[in-house]
Amino acid sequence: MDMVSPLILVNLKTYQEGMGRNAHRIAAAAETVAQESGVVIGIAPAFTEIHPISHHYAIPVYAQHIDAITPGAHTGHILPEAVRAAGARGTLINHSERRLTLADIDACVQVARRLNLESVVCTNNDSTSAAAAALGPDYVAVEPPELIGSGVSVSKADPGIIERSVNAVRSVNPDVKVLTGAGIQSGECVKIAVDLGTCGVLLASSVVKADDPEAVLRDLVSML
Ligand SMILES: O=C[C@H](O)COP(=O)(O)O
Repeated sequence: MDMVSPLILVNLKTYQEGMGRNAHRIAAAAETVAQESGVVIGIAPAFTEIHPISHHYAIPVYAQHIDAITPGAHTGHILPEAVRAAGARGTLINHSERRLTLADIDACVQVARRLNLESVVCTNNDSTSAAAAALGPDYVAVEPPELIGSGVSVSKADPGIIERSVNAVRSVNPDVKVLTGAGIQSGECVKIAVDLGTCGVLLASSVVKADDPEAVLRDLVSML
């Protein structure tokens, strides 16, 4: 593994199992496993949970999206300054379930940089990973959309997309770290991803929908 610490980033999406008390249960599990293992485990809860989660737990909290707006007359948007003030360490940008234009992604990366928010730009293949890397985010997270929420792991079903994305990102901007996601569910999936050159994984359903999220998280970090 590289010098960079691996990141396990758990996106709670808008799953019922990731709201309210459930979000706290997952955050507490993440904090316990992070402390035990020394692996950084982040959580991307619903916007309304960013403040309570970031103020109760030591784990890094991420927004699921930001809009590249400045304070002013906007309605129904996510103000990056507000996300930062609520305690977010970083933000997803262009998640497969919240796609943006290239110009919007660029603007979001720039505003995140200005506010000292870590930017995690999601992509769907190696070409878009290269394009995202050119914008200089902290992370590119490649996720084949057809495997998201499928229970079939990208690490096993499509390791080539991980390898190609790592190479594409390195060739464009070696400072950009790569994550991968879609169907990640075990320590073996994480190890394959890291062995292919990523700095960790972005995942959701295997933790959020688990009866015992702590046990799944413990397995996810077990081979790091
Ligand atoms: O943000 C997380 C990804 O979309 C992966 O979701 P998944 O782990 O449920 O496949």
